[in-house]
Amino acid sequence: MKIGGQPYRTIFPDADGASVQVIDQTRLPFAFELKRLATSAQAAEAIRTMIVRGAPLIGVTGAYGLALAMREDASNAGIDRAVAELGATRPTAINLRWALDHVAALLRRLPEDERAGAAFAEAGRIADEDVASCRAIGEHGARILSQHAAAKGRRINVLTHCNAGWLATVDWGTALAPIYVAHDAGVPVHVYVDETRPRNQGAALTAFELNAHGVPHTVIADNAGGHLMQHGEVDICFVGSDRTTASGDVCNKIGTYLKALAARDTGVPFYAALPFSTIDWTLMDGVRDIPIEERDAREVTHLTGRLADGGFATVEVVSPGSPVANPAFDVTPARLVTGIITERGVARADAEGLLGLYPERRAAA
Ligand SMILES: CSC[C@@H](O)[C@@H](O)C(=O)COP(=O)(O)O
Repeated sequence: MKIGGQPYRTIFPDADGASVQVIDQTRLPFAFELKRLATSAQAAEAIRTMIVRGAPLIGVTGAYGLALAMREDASNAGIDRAVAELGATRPTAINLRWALDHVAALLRRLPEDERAGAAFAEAGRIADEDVASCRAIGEHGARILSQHAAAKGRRINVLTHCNAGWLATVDWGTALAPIYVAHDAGVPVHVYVDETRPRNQGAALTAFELNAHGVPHTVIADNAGGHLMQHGEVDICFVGSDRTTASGDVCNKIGTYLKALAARDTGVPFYAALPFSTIDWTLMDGVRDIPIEERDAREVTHLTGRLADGGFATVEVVSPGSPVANPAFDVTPARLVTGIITERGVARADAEGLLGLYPERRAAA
């Protein structure tokens, strides 16, 4: 997508051929800065500290991290060490595990002196594939939006949670890709953006993206969605996912489940948009089996923002001494999901629906 008229991807190889550049998402929305990652330890740190975040982008960064590791130590022990270090950064998004396993399996079949080059090439291929998948998700999801807009004969209001836009992927995004495609095609779309406490990915990142692309939107406090749905202000919900089970349970940013409950109660369709690399075919019960990342209490107790003089400040907002919990994701059971939009089309949120889109998985199932 374009920033200041210039097209960017969230991650791309540096001109030196030995490192990668990423957009530093901890600096958004107030500063747009690139950061160079030259070692696998730096890639792991970028994922852990959320300089890069969003399930598909974490996966691609992991793949490049493994490529960087091959420049340091291309032995089998080097592969194992890098996979362990990168894989330990964030536990919920399956895309990271998928990308690391995929690249590591390819590397183990090659002589050591070919591994670094092959890993860089494969990370680049995965990045290109992610762009193509997200663009296809955009086309499939935009058809749903234009049908709703045509049926209503007016602007359509979409509610989204967290950031599942191009910043969470390599380009286009998942839940936001249909919005970009529909907006560019002239479908009148307006987006309600959940602020997404505690890290405010909605207020900071989704709003930044929609602003940059000129998509009409309104940022709302996380607790406002149910009220807006009750009053007919939301026509449809689109969210992304960090891991979706083979049975269609959708794990996404904390708070997604509450939006799905409100959507079901008010008859608002609720869609999850995700590429194939987000599906965990080994799991059938997301509530029981998906590991939920527990993050630092400081994300809840403190807020950082820009001051009137342009400086930045971090302030405490919780009564000192109160215990704090910070689960980063929740699981929306498949029964609350109207449909799952992938690069192959729109599936019912159940095992048969997903297998219909991915028939090659039937044998394993
Ligand atoms: C296309 S991204 C889907 C999800 O990764 C997104 O909705 C999300 O929950 C991101 O969480 P984050 O903790 O910011 O990495």
